[in-house]
Amino acid sequence: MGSAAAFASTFVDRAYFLKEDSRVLKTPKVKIGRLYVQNSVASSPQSLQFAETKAQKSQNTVRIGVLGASGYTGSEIVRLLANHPYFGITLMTADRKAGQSIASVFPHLVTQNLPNMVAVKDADFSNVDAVFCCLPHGTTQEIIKGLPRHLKIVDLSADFRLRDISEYEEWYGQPHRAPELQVAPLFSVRDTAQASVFIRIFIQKEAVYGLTEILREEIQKARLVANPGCYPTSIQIPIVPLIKVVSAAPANLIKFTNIIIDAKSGVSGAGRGAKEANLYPEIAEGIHSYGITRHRHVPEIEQGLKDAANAEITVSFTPHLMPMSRGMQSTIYVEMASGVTIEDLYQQLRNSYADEEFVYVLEKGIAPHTRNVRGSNYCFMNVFQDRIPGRAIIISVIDNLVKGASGQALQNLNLMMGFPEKPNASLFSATNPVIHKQHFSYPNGKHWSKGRNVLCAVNMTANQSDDSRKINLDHVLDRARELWDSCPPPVKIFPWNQALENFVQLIIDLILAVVKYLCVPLFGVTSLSEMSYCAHERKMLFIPFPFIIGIALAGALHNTALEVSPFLKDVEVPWHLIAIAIFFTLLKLPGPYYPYWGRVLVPHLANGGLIRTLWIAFKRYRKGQKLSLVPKKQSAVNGSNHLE
Ligand SMILES: NC(=O)C1=CN([C@@H]2O[C@H](COP(=O)(O)OP(=O)(O)OC[C@H]3O[C@@H](n4cnc5c(N)ncnc54)[C@H](OP(=O)(O)O)[C@@H]3O)[C@@H](O)[C@H]2O)C=CC1
Ligand SMILES: CC(=O)N[C@@H](CCC(=O)OP(=O)(O)O)C(=O)O
Repeated sequence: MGSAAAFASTFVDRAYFLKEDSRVLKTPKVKIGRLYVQNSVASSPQSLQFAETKAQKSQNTVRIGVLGASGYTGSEIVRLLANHPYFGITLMTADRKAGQSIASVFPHLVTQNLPNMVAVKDADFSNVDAVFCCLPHGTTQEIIKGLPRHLKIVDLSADFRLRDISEYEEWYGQPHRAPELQVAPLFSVRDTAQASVFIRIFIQKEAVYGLTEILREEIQKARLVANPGCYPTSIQIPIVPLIKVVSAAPANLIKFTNIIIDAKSGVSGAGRGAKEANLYPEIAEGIHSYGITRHRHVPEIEQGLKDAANAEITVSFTPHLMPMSRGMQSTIYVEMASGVTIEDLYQQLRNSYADEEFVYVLEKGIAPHTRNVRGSNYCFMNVFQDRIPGRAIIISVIDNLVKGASGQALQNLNLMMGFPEKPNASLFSATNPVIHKQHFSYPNGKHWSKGRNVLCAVNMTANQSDDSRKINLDHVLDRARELWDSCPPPVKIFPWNQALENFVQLIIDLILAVVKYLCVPLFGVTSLSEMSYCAHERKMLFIPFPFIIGIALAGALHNTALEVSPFLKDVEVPWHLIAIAIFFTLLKLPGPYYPYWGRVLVPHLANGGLIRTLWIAFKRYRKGQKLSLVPKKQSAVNGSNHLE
């Protein structure tokens, strides 16, 4: 949600993980197709915080429809768009929830000023430039087929991902009803002089597969983008650079056979619809595999890998359901090509994604955690040497609802509209994920979202390390910034700096008062005790000598200080006197522990010095008082003159 933005990204500006915005902002040429004025006026705390964003929005808004806004991916689109500088939502649809407000389904979105959701059949697309289609597969193809041609579409369902219609029928158990829109074919033409070259030919089939980092150029030109599935995203991003054909030469880093993928997903991957299998007792405190050998993401993954390698690739893929609401990890076991080392794989991944904002290859040896990408659009990955020689283990993590769905969809629509993938720092901040949301209430009954989860949520560990004892200051500061950004406005406008200054002043005044009223009696009592010792030792006559030396020494120190730094005469706090007093006090303190003659002489020398210092201070004080009275008297005189 809005508030997050500053977090993150800034604040989450940030953190160790964010790459520089400049690299992203420069991505494509900026070409604003149509610009419209958005009527809505947000009145939330977030809108105050992001006044600049909203102001920009009101001038340049592209009108967005979110089909299926009442679902998990739809509501994530709504959350992310809260911080978009150029996109404004004009239409939201739902099925069972049609007629309701988004806040009635997702209270964390209450601060967004949005239209109520309507049924798709009642939707008016004349007021829309682009849609995110967040509907179940099967339903989607019919609906997209009927949409006006002027719309740019990013479809989050699986309906337009597979190029081969018969494959769709086989894996999705139903015939495709809009084959004319299916993913455009990719023809491989063998060049006799060089190696293989790909030419993408767009005929009547028009959907473009939306794996942003891999197919950016095609996506920019597309009208309809088939957003990848969450598992295929987390799997293709790490594998493609290791197999892809670049400049007619295959990367050849891993073998195309024997690729084993063990993947795990949070339950939100299954959507918001009520299903018995997803009830809490079925999911909690255990994990289980599903879709073993038959998961419908298999053909999608193999299609993407085949396109990259220009060769058939088959994979063993087993997904698991985890007792967590969001997040996904894919652990991929591969065989390295002959002569290839783990370092080669690591460097290839690093180099391939060096300029990518949303893909991050972690430092060597650091295991990716789903909690560190929670609510964010990041894919974190790393590669490890297996114990078995020649094998490597690749681990990638994403948030299934963001990089695995809505975040990538937003990256794609930005490209399709000619905007940078990340047009401002606050977009894609890991804010306020839909699940586990928290709310604050104002006394007047108004609610507002507590705001964000953290980009690297709960990431108190140093640079992604597993060592929970190490605390990374950057992350602590980020957390503090996020906490501050999520505070309610009354907390923010409170003059904390002034309060702190007043507090410090109070403490100083207190210390001064204690020193002022206690030092003289303390000094008197200790001097008496020192004199009584001398009396007891019958050495009273020795007291004046060290005492007078102390007086002279303090005077000499005072004069020397003034000579060295004449400005000390006029300063408000006489630091040199304080230093001299501290010096004599330290001399006096160990009195009883000095050896015999030291005990007889030193405390009295210190007393002489302290007496002289106090006297100089007193004179300064009196002089200061006199000076401060002069202008008052003068002004009184002037005042009376004036009256006369
Ligand atoms: N969840 C995830 O992690 C991912 C999901 N996807 C894909 O994105 C799409 C949306 O997923 P998700 O948001 O999780 O699903 P949800 O079940 O959470 O939401 C589905 C949405 O579609 C609406 N809807 C359902 N049936 C119809 C219908 N017949 N006509 C019109 N609208 C309908 C629902 O409305 P209402 O609530 O009113 O019934 C709801 O708004 C799916 O195709 C899914 O496979 C892709 C990647 C990841
Ligand atoms: C946990 C869970 O059930 N996950 C879903 C995948 C979500 C997704 O990406 O679905 P689409 O391919 O339809 O877009 C599944 O395994 O079917």
